[in-house]
Amino acid sequence: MTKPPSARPAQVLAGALPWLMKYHGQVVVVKYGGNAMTDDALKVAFAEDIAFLRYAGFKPVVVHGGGPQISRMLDKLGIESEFRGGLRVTTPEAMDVVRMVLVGQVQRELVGLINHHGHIAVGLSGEDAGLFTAEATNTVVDGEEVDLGLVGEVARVRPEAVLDLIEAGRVPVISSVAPDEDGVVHNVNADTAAAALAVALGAQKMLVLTDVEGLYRDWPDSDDVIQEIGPDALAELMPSLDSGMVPKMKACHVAVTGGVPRATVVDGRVPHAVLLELFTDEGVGTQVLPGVETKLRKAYSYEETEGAEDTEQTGEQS
Ligand SMILES: Nc1ncnc2c1ncn2[C@@H]1O[C@H](COP(=O)(O)OP(=O)(O)O)[C@@H](O)[C@H]1O
Ligand SMILES: CC(=O)N[C@@H](CCC(=O)OP(=O)(O)O)C(=O)O
Repeated sequence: MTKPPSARPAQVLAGALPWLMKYHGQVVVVKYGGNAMTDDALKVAFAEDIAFLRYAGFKPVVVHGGGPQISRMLDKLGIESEFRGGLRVTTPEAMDVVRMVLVGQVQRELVGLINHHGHIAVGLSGEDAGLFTAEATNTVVDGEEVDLGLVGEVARVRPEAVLDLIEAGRVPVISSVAPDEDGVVHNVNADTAAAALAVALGAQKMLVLTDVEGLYRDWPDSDDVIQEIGPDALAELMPSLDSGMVPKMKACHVAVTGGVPRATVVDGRVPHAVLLELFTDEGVGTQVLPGVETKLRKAYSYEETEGAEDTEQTGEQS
């Protein structure tokens, strides 16, 4: 006698129905941070997730980072670089490398990986069809203004090229370099670019993949992760934040106050983090959304959860 087929795959698919209904036809902006790209298997799983979303009827748009990859190339070339307030001080020499690594390496690799699933991905940068116009920006660290060189904020988004691709059923994969009004190319933080684009596209959700579980309350001194936070509470917390979390949480704030219903920072070290976040309510990451009290949880212990059985879903929508 052979065993009857397991109902489990069908149960998993059926459990995804509320989220399929919620996001079908909606734009979801996924920011893939360079720190979550360290492992080849993770990148392959990320590409599968994005293709899955597209075939499930979502309209995924990828904005990618590549901070560690840029740093490695600058090191190799003997060009010094430092971060201030979470942003790279960018000389003209460093800018050439930023552009080469983001557009020429990281974007190309992601496009290739997604296109294993049906030639759906198209790479763009802020320079294409006027997508982003940058405006030079500085930052304030310990009360002092720091000159960041060729670093830009997004002053204007022309989303038409991205909308054309989405309408044609393609998945735009976007690098965050952008010219200013005079055509001088600037280095825009990828979180910043993702938020500007999510607002301009009227996205239903912005997902930010990084290499931590989310926003820790007292980084790095406690294992309290903020599970949910409203934009006002986040704005209060902002001055206490450190390094890469500064642009990331600022981006979530910009997205949510700009009309994106939810912005979520998730742990990109978890395989299939995108599907896990969008199709379950496992409570991964930090969700920024209006009208909620700040909610904390303890960080996960990956040693304990490794190999653990699937957990039940409770049906609350993400
Ligand atoms: N409060 C905080 N909670 C979590 N991470 C923090 C916090 N403050 C600073 N960090 C740092 O921010 C990093 C994530 O930002 P970043 O390095 O720019 O990642 P990415 O490449 O994914 O954009 C974390 O790895 C951590 O070192
Ligand atoms: C101005 C600035 O800091 N730009 C970033 C752009 C890449 C990026 O944002 O990459 P992650 O998402 O991996 O951090 C940089 O030069 O590293």
